[in-house]
Amino acid sequence: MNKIVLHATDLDGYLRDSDKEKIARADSMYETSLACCKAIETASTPAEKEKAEAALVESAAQIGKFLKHVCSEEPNIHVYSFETPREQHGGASRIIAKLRDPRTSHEEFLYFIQRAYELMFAHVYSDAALPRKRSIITKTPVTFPIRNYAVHRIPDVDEMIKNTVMCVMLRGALLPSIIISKEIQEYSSDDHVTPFALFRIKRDDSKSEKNMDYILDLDRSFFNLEKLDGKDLIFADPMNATGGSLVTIVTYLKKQGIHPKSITFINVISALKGSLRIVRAIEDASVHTLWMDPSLNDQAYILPGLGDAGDRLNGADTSVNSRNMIQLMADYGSGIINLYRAQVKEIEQTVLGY
Ligand SMILES: O=P(O)(O)OC[C@H]1O[C@H](OP(=O)(O)OP(=O)(O)O)[C@H](O)[C@@H]1O
Ligand SMILES: O=c1cc[nH]c(=O)[nH]1
Repeated sequence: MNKIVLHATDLDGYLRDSDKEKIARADSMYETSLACCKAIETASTPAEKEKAEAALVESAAQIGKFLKHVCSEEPNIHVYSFETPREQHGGASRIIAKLRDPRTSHEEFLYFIQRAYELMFAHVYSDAALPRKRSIITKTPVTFPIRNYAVHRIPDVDEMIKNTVMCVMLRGALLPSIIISKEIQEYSSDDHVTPFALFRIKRDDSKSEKNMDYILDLDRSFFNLEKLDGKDLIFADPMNATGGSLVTIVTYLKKQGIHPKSITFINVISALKGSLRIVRAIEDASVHTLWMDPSLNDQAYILPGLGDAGDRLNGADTSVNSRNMIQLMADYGSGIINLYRAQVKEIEQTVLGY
C-alpha cells in the first residue's frame, strides 16, 4: 500500500479570516434557501408550494449577487456565468440544471458533461486566445466542377497549450480530461495530443468535512514526475468542494521537488470554499468553473450540488468492485472511445508503460 494521506487539519491556515467571513455569509444565505426547500417539500397546497418556490428564486438571486461580488475581487477565480455576456448564461444554466437533476440518465449526464467542458474549453482557451487567429483550409466532399477547399479562421491556441500536461484526478475527472485534451488537439496547428498524468485520489466517504482524509493511491496512479516539472498542469475535475483533493496532489508533487509553471483547475461546479482554498493554497493556480455553488454539507458535498459526480459518470466504485483504468475506459463505450481515440491511446501508454 503506497498511499499519501492529507487530513482535513492539514488544510487549516490557508483561508484568510476575510475568506472565512465570506464563506460563513454564503452558508447563512444558503440556510434561507434550505428553509425554502423544506417549505417546498412540506407544502400541503399548490399555493403554499408556489410561495415557497418564489422565495427560493429570490434567495438564489441574492446568493448569485453575493458570489459574483466575492469573485469580482479574486483575479484567479473565474466563473463562466459571471464573466460571459448575459446571452450565454441561459445555455450554461440549462446544462447545470440537467446535471443536477437526479432524473438525468447516465448517457445524458455524459452528454451534458461534454457540453459543459466544451464551453469551458472555449472560456479558458479558445475565447481567451482571441484576437489571435489562424486560417485552416479544409477539403470538402464536393468535387464538381473541381475539388472544393474551404477556409476557416479559428482561435490560435498554440502558445497557450504547448507546455501543458493533462493531470487526471481519477475517477471523476477522466472523461472531462479526455474532452479538454481532445479540444486542445482539435484547435492546435499540429494535432497536439497532451501528455497525461493519472492520479488516483479519493475522499474517505465515511468521514465528515471536519475529519476528512484525502487519499492519493500511488499504486493506482500513473505519472512520470520529471515530465511534470515546469509544466502548465491542467486538472479538469467536475467538482471542487473543499479543494482538498487538488491540494493533496500538488503538495505531494512539490515535496517531490516538482515546480509546475501553472495550475489550471477546470470545474463544472466549484464551491466558494474550494475555490478560495485553491487560490490561497497553491501559487500560480487559477480556478475556472462553469458554475459556483455557495455551500457544503457536513459530509463535504456541494450544496445544492449534483451529488457524486464520479459515480454518476462511472458508476459506483465499491471496494468489492474496484475497476482498473483500462476497464474504466472500456466502460465508457465504444462510441466515445472512438471519438477520443488519440487520448485513449495516450492514456493506455501512460498506464501500461510503453
Ligand atoms: O474538493 P474536494 O473536497 O477534494 O472534492 C472533490 C473531489 O471529490 C470527487 O472525487 P471522489 O473523492 O468522490 O472520487 P471519485 O472521483 O472516484 O468519485 C471529485 O471528483 C473531486 O475529485
Ligand atoms: O458534491 C460533491 C463533492 C465532491 N465530489 C462530488 O462528486 N460531489
